Amino acid sequence: MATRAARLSAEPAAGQAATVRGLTRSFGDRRVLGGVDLDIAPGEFVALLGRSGSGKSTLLRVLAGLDREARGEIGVATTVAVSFQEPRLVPWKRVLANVALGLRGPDPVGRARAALAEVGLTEHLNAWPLTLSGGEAQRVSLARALVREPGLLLLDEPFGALDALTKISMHRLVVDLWARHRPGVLLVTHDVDEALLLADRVLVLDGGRIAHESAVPLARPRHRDHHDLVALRAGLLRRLGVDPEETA
Ligand SMILES: Nc1ncnc2c1ncn2[C@@H]1O[C@H](COP(=O)(O)OP(=O)(O)OP(=O)(O)O)[C@@H](O)[C@H]1O
Repeated sequence: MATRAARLSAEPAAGQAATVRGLTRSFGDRRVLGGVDLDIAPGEFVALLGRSGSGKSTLLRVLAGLDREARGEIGVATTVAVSFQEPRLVPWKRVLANVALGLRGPDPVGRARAALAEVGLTEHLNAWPLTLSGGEAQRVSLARALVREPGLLLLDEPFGALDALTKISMHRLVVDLWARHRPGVLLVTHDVDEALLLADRVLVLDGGRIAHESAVPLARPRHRDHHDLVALRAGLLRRLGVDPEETA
């Protein structure tokens, strides 16, 4: 296949939420992605693990259209939404205005209000972003992404900065929102348990490629001590170069 500049087409191959073929990305002499192939089916929840510096955020940024320097073939759903570890809210706009910002179509404010109700923030519509807790700000960020009804939702370590209890409630919320809206999801995370609790499929990025994938064919909500998850966790940790005994 001829290599050509990455192109974000309106329609991914064969009705997928995302299709990537032979994606490469270098920074100077350093090749970070060396031929990534990836499909995300409509409504599929995919998690992406990999050691620090393996290129996870780089891949996500390419899919988000934020990095146009990659090479290879890329197709993504017509509407792509992104949520990052830092919620990236506009500080001089109130919560409701942040979610309605740039929204096209009828009644943007009404839709923004409904999205904020879905993430449980009705009482904070008029709050300033800087007055929110980390978990609340992250929920605003999720509302802002989902109100666009994306075919592909990209999540880059969205819960990485949250405390353990907030993280658990965010996991529940994300599963609920995903079940209701059913976007295709790519979740970049360092957290093997998070990947196993949320995703249909867990990928490991290593050496610039998808080096491993595990399907997680379990109904949600999932419990981390489920024996199937224990076995999958050990396999993924080994793939990441970690001894599962040391993390038990
Ligand atoms: N704009 C850039 N210029 C130069 N190097 C970059 C740039 N962006 C990323 N890199 C390098 O590419 C490599 C992969 O970075 P990336 O952020 O994608 O990794 P990651 O797997 O998301 O890491 P982490 O898990 O630590 O967030 C790193 O070595 C990083 O320094």
